[in-house]
Amino acid sequence: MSIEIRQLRKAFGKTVVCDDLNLDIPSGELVALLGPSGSGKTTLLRIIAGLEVPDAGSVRFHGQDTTHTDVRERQVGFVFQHYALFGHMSIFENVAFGLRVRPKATRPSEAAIRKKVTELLKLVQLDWIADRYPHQLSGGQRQRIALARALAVEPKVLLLDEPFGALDAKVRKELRRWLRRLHDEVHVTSVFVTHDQEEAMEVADRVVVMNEGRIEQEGTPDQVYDHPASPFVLNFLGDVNLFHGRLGHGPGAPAGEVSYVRPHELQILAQPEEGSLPVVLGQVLTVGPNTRLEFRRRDEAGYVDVELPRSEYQVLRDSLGLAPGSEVHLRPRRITRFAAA
Ligand SMILES: Nc1ncnc2c1ncn2[C@@H]1O[C@H](COP(=O)(O)OP(=O)(O)OP(=O)(O)O)[C@@H](O)[C@H]1O
Repeated sequence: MSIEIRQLRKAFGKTVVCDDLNLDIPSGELVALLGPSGSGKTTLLRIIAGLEVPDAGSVRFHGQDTTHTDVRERQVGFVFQHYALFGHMSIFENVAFGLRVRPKATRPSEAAIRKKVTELLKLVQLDWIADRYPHQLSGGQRQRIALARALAVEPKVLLLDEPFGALDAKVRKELRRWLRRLHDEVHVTSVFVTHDQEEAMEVADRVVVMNEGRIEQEGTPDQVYDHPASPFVLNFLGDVNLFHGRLGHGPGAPAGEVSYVRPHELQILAQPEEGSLPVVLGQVLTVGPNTRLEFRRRDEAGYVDVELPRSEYQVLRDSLGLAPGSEVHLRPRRITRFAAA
């Protein structure tokens, strides 16, 4: 089921939350809506779901206008950050719920329900806890059950709003890989809201970057990372150093341009080379596999961060005798330029 969004507008009072949005979500894709808090991701998701009515514009499912279709008829499945499973029902019954409440005419037989729920519990790799109750599960297990429950009614579209937001970092990482694998198996068109760029890049086929109710850019994770359409996208997808002026240019660089270089795209040199920048080493910080170095520009125009694998840093430290106060040069391997705002 594809989703087509056209000229969608929504405001709450004077706050425009969806500002003329146009977006195509191809059938079977997993798309991440990525943006800072308040950028309108959840509102867009709720409009797709039918939980919120837009002021103007349309949402079509496979070409059919659903803007005024009731939420129950849209056949969407939901998973939220705090998905309240029914505490008094077993895990099995929680997953079966959506099937049991169907009108008699479309309700599957008891045997069919058992088969379906067992299949789903296997799919989320939790068939061994079917008889437990929600309070006996970890947060990560609960979210997997929430997903099984959403999939039970065979939704045409699956909507996930920060589904792993409440979990700790390690479980989050596991679950997002798990979600990716699960999606590769079931292929239901899915829209996933997150403010975590790493999560979006790792899980999604396509990433839609939102800012202040507008879509800044959409594309594959590689497209948005390697070819950001705006300084906002560039900044939001990771740390970046900013240089006003002629970095990487010879004399006569275009005025009014800003150069952006990511910390891992700077090379440390003992001697100046064309396009390099003289700096003094300040702090050195090693976290896990990477080392982060903070340099002060010798022209006093600010600081520059460099990041490199810990082992590479150790080699450089020994060969260049790097220590706080060392005077070295930085050369960008890759520069992204935008006109100054
Ligand atoms: N029902 C509402 N009434 C009034 N304002 C609302 C309502 N829902 C959302 N907003 C406002 O709309 C803006 C966008 O909210 P939305 O929840 O869509 O953003 P978001 O990108 O999902 O942010 P977050 O990650 O914090 O959930 C915010 O400024 C919010 O305060």
